[in-house]
Amino acid sequence: MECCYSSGAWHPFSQVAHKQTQELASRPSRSSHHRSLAPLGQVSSSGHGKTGEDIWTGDVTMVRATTHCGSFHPCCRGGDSQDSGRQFLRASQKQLFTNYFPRRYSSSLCPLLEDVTFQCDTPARLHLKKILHIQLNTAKQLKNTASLRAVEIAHMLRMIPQDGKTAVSVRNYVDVVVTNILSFMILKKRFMAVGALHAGQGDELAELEQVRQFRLLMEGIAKFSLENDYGDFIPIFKLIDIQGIRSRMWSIREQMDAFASKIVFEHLEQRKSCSLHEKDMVHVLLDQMEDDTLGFKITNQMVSSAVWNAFSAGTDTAVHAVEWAISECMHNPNVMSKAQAELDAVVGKSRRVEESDIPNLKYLHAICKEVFRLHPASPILFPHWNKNACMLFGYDIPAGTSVIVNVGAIARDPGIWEDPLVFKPERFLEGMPHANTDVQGHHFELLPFGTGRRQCPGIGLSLAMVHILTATLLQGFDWSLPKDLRPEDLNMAEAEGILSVRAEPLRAILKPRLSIPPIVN
Ligand code: HEM
Repeated sequence: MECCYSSGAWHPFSQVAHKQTQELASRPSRSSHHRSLAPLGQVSSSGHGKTGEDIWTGDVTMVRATTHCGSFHPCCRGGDSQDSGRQFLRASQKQLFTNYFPRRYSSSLCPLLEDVTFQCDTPARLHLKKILHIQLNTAKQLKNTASLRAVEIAHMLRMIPQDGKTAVSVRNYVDVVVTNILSFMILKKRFMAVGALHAGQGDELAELEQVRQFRLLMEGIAKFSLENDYGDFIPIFKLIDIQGIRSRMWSIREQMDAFASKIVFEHLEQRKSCSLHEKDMVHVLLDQMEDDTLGFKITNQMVSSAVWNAFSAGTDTAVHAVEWAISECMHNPNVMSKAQAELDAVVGKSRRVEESDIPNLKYLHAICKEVFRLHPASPILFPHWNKNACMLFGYDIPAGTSVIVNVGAIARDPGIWEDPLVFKPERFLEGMPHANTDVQGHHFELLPFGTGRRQCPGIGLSLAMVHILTATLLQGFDWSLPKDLRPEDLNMAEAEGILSVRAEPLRAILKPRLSIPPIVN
């Protein structure tokens, strides 16, 4: 698939979405007729997947009945039958979310997700989310863990080849940093050993094995979530599981349970001997299980699911944001030069950038915002359900409707953003129309972390990681492409799937640009 925005594939979609939103807004109220709502048209010109109970505005989709047939159809799976490109990918994601997440993840695959992610309106689950926030996200916690991030980044700088010849897959190195930061905050242990990418020997092996298992599980989930289960549409196939999808689901779920339970078990053992300041997030959660004053019970299963959620939601998202940021800078050399000039002016070349410098790096902030705008980790948010009936654009929305918000479309809406498909960090600088727009959920035109009570609880930690990693990599190295490729030749296409991931991992050649010696030990 071509680059989603340089090819302009997104553009028509965005316009259609905008037009449909306006059309919807201008329609008369049909309060008592929500069951006979005429569909407003699909994003794809094929028209597959329509139901009479859909409202598809491009920005927000509401699905009352999950009876889509479209996900059977290749062109709705991101295929290339008529109009390949972003429209179909997004159409397929819509199908995926409407058909699969509500059914597969919440019912058959994943009580883990059900516990925390999909039913977080019960007091116990809201409490869990609060603990996740307190443990990972508060200003105090972020300050206390700045040195942890600095240590992990130093490990990365020591390991990363910077001989000016070797093509480096940046994603792998950033992955080690992010996974270790998270695992240390959650489990007080580094998940990936130093040298994991090269060595994998001796006592490093056990940790590597655990992380390998985790990756395999994540890959398994991603793969099977794109498959079509005939049983979702033809009841008889639900009984016989002809494709073996459900048996694979159960196997994945057992492995997820085993993965998380092992961690909980290890912590139950350690807890007997660990002091207050040694406690990690799992210890805190286990303590809460014994707290009778909460008014609700936190179960073993909920602790496991909190661990699984934090790992699965927190690792890839931040890694891909950094990879996109570096890729965009390489693709747009003027952005790279401006970012490095700012780093040189604010930090200089005789020391490495630190987290205390980040508030002074306005252009770096603008780059990261622009990355979150053009490449939000999850372009279509997880489905939300409205608890109470409400009215939107004059339509009655019954309680229990799945609401799917397309933050990807909103962030490329030409009615809101000038040149929406162009990577232009300047739009967020002082004096520009979006100077005050942030990514924290206050401005609905830019919602890469969602908003409201379901907003990402890892937002503070993510921003801290993405900012310092991007700044360190831009300040520390001159970047070039292998085989003398020109910046404009860099493939900026996205892979298919529910996350916004580069289709080809970025491979680049790094040459030190600071006047201090590289970290060797
Ligand atoms: C660049 C990094 C990240 C991005 C772009 C991101 C984005 C998101 C988004 C869009 C949602 C869904 C919000 C909604 O449906 O309204 C979400 C949910 C979530 N995120 Fe993140 N996230 C990131 C990193 C993290 C980290 C580091 C953690 C924690 C360790 C985390 C934990 C979670 C959890 C647990 C949820 C589910 C919350 C719920 O259902 O109530 N995320 N994230």
